[in-house]
Amino acid sequence: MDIGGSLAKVVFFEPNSKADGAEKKKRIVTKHDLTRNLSSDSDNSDADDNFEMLANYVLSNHYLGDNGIRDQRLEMHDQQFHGQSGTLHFIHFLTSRMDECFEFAKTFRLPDLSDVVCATGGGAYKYEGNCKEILGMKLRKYDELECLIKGIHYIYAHNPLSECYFWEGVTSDGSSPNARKVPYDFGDPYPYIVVNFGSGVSILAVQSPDEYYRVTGSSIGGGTFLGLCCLLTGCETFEEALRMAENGDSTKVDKLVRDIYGGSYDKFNLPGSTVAASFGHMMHENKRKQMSKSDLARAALVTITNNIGSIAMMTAHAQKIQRIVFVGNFLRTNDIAMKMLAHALNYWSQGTMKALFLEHEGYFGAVGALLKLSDQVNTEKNNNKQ
Ligand SMILES: Nc1ncnc2c1ncn2[C@@H]1O[C@H](COP(=O)(O)OP(=O)(O)OP(=O)(O)O)[C@@H](O)[C@H]1O
Ligand SMILES: CC(C)(CO)[C@@H](O)C(=O)NCCC(=O)O
Repeated sequence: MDIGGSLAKVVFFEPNSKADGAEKKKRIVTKHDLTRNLSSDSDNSDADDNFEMLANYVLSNHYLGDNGIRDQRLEMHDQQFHGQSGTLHFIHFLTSRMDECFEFAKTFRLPDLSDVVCATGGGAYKYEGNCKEILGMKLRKYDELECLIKGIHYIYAHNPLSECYFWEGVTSDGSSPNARKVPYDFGDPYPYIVVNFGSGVSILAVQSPDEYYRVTGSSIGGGTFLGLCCLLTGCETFEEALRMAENGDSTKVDKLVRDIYGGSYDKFNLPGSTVAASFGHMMHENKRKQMSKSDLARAALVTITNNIGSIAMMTAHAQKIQRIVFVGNFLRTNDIAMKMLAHALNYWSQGTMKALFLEHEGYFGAVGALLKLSDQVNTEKNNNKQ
């Protein structure tokens, strides 16, 4: 697991031996089946049967509970762990619902199957006590940025043809209906900058698989976008905020260079369409009357995306690194932000830089935690042999 400030991500490995068997007698398990089964004989049921039922529930549904999602499109087949071939599954849910997750695990008697849970992210520290108290399980903690880098390298190596991409044909405002995703060969990536666009933002320079450092960060990230949208528009979810932003016009909210110059500021290469002051129009009563909630959501998206794009570029210049990879769930289903980053990097670098993206955008930390666990199990096995 990777328990972040907004979202908890779970990656799990389903061995084929189980998958094949399950295929033959595959049973669709609904939430209703699950609740009924548990309420009938949870105390007497066998822990393995419980787990089987839980696994079938997870694998036969896309939406889990009322806020979990299994990202089926990201599933990776034919992966090898401990001499077994199988499938990697990717799930996320709101961190604010971690308490329900513990209750769920308790109800399903997960502690009967294992006495250790492995986690990364800030929540691995924050929830360590709950894990012990509620489940009686030990929480094994791994560093989030180490897991992030490990996860990126593993996923790229196992999905080299379609993991990494850039956007072609983008325009400055992020609408770009004709833009398309183009695969990028990230096989020889070093050095590169990775921008982890989560609730907050961490920016790392990666020199080799084991050599990386956190150069800087920003508290203005995905959490800021969602927080501001909730305040300004009354929306409740990320999906709602994005939908509003898609229908909004940020130029009703932001003051552009052309609003100040009447055109572009040529001497210093600032086109008229560049934002001069984010939310700058909102100082005027008449402009406040003309804008909508969707315009505010779009302006929040543009402000936060451009700010991180600019910090990422400055970091890349300072580190003398050309490649920048953007990951994190802020980019999830967020084509506008990706296209804006693509345009900004291309424009401000005079075409020398590309914004790169990875398909498994927010799951690398959780993948890294699984790999750390796997390494540890292998080491323990080897030590036992000696
Ligand atoms: N369903 C969702 N609910 C809430 N936020 C979402 C959702 N989908 C995408 N997001 C966006 O993704 C961000 C979280 O990204 P991510 O999961 O990479 O970070 P995190 O691990 O929660 O944060 P941090 O690393 O700072 O602790 C949110 O702040 C929000 O902008
Ligand atoms: C605190 C973390 C590392 C938690 O993932 C992340 O939210 C972050 O990098 N925030 C930005 C902190 C900063 O200002 O550097």
